[in-house]
Amino acid sequence: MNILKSKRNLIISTVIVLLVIVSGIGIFLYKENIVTKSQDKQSQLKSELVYKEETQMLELEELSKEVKEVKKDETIRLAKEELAAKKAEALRLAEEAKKAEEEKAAKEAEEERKASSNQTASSTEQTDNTSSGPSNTDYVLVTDYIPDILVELKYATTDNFTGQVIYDFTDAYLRYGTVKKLAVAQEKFKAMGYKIKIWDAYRPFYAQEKLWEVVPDSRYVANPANGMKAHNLGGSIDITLVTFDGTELTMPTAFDDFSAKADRDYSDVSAEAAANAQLMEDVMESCGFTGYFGEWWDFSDTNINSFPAVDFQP
Ligand SMILES: C[C@@H](N)C(=O)N[C@H](C)C(=O)O
Repeated sequence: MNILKSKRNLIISTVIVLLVIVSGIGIFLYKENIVTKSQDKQSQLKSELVYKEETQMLELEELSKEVKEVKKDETIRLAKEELAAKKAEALRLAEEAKKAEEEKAAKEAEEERKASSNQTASSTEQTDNTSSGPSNTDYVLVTDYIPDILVELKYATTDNFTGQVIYDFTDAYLRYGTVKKLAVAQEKFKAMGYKIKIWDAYRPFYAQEKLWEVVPDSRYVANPANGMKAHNLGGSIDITLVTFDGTELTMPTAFDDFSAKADRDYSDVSAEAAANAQLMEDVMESCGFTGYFGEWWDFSDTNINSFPAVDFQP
């Protein structure tokens, strides 16, 4: 009986020990699981944090790029504004200088005319007068003296900034003295493979008034209130250059493009246009013409202010 009892007790104690061991192992495994799970959670949080940081860094980089772009645009805009202001100022100064020069020359011409009217001999402006030839201040047909010059008078058509026919003749007339200078220029251009094309030459005063009615802006059209000037005196021309097959050279703008790009500061146009306009300016100036600052196509005889105002009818 005692043996049976102690056997049972042994079994019970063994079972209890086993139970304790099993539950110990269970508790250990349970704890391990919790630790692993929390470690996983921690590393997930960490990588989320790293990802967020990286995203924020990228966003920051993008933002600083955008800020740089905006700053660049602003600098360009300010530089452009400054350039435009400088151009406007240069144009205004050039106009003032031109006006002063015109007034001075007109005064001198008037005095010269008065003096010469008292003389029986011909004036210095008419040194070329012969019994058959014209004097320097006589109006002549340009093609009589420069037969290979091209003439396409824009104001004889509607293809001009007014959209109207401004005068009803299609031939170019200028003073004889001016034509002689133009003939020299034509020869120089021909040696380079080019010819002159005339868009406008002598312009009657009524035509000046019509142009002014459409664009009353003295930067682009001479104000008729100042009397007969430039084209009305038969000493100014609007021209471009063409190759021998008649193709127009690339120039800063189209004719009568009344914008800053048309002026003689060629820094804002293509290199080709700038080079062509500069070449035309250099040759014309070497032949006794002055280029009007506001328009690359406009040239005047340097003697223009000694030309008497005549209401010439072509
Ligand atoms: C209108 C244009 N072609 C022109 O000739 N402008 C000058 C300033 C002028 O009118 O004399």
